Amino acid sequence: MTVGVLALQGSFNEHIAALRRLGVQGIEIRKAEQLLTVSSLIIPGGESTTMAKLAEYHNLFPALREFVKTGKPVWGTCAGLIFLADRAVGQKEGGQELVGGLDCTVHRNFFGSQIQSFEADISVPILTSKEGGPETFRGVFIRAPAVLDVGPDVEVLAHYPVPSNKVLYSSSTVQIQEEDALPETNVIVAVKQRNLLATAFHPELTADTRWHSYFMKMAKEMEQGASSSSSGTIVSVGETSEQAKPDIPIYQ
Ligand SMILES: NC(=O)CC[C@H](N)C(=O)O
Repeated sequence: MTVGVLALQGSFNEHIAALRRLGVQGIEIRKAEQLLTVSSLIIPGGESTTMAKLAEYHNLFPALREFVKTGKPVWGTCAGLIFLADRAVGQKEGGQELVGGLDCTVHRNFFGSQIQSFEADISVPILTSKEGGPETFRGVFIRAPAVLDVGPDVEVLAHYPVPSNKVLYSSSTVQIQEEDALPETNVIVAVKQRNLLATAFHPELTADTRWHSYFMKMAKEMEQGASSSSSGTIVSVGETSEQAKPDIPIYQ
């Protein structure tokens, strides 16, 4: 089983490094025909407008939509979540093309601008039940989007509690207001719908590989379900010296 990582812009190297730590080979995808060589795909974080422009320039949208439609596993992180959403608000003037497939509305910069980026431990019961480990996951939110609403087939995997007087979103803006009172609103930050997984944060920037492992299991289950005679195998890169060296800055 080889995993494609859309490599137009953003944190594709970090995803490939995280996969490598699991012994899985990640392949950089820049052209439509390369999608034919992989059985699952990660769309990384970055800047979704730029990424969309590059995808458009390389005529990748039809192939990406086809990939999603044929039921192959796709995981979008941050800008990748925006790519996968059926509906997005808070876009730049003129909007941007989306791959779609995930029945949800996403707010592109829900948590505010770049300087309002933050890290927080988020509760991840479903991830923990599948992958073990701590009850929480260190969410790295970089000018992060959030999911505003989901359709009936979408499973919510994680929330982030925000004081409800702090974030007021309309269809196009987020206003951060002076905080003085609770209660909290649970904002959706991780979802799954059949073959699609999406997180508003960046697991590839942490040392915790549970989301990558979760995605690999999801891909394996789907592959086994799709074809009982599947010959797909995880390509292990083994204990190479390349694997041994620390390859990215890790935020823990
Ligand atoms: N870290 C990220 O991927 C940020 C995504 C950003 N909000 C965008 O619109 O593209």
